[in-house]
Amino acid sequence: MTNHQKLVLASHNQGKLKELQKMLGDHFEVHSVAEFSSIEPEETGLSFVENAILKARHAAKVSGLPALADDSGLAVDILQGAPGIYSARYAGNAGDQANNAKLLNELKDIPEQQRTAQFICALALVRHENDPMPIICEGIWQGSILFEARGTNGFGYDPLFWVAEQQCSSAELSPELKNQLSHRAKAMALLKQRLTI
Ligand SMILES: O=c1nc[nH]c2c1ncn2[C@H]1C[C@H](O)[C@@H](COP(=O)(O)OP(=O)(O)OP(=O)(O)O)O1
Ligand SMILES: [Mg+2]
Repeated sequence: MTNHQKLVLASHNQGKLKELQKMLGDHFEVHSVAEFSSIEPEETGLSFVENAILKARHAAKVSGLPALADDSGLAVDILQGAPGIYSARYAGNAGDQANNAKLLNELKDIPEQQRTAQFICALALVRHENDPMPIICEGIWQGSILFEARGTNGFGYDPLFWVAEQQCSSAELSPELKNQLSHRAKAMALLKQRLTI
């Protein structure tokens, strides 16, 4: 048993859930929204923040608990920020492999120096479904897009994301190191400051 406050994570992405759970486990009794509902709200927002808020509200509604959502994605400079908020749906709903293949194809003629990109994460915490003042924290992680996949850790676009400081892809980082460097880690550090935990 724990006396920790309950918090529901408003995500159906196992990779994200693992990372968020690791970052929050000491401070909250963490539940996944999947324990309460398998329905995923449509991500109709035009920004990461809007989508994070709508996912958080939905999770708070179905669980009756405070909810934290993460809306995140990859913004590639030469593609004017695409795939951006559409990162999960870049190749339709065909999954990470198809998304990565599409991205590599879009960038096939783009030289190394012009392949800069950012991972972006918006976290939204609502105390209840109709919370008029969600807590919002964002994080950005600079990198560039490789010419082929490297590494097997992580999820999503990790095998294509080159982390210059570490001279490896994000999928070659240990989970512990990714959790210190990533867009999600930066947003979470701000959230912890806000919550003074
Ligand atoms: O650290 C990351 N490492 C690799 N890829 C990542 C990362 N962070 C976000 N991404 C990619 C995955 C997905 O293509 C999109 C998130 O889309 P996003 O809608 O926020 O999440 P999702 O639909 O997978 O799960 P859910 O909405 O239930 O939280 O960006
Ligand atoms: Mg999503």
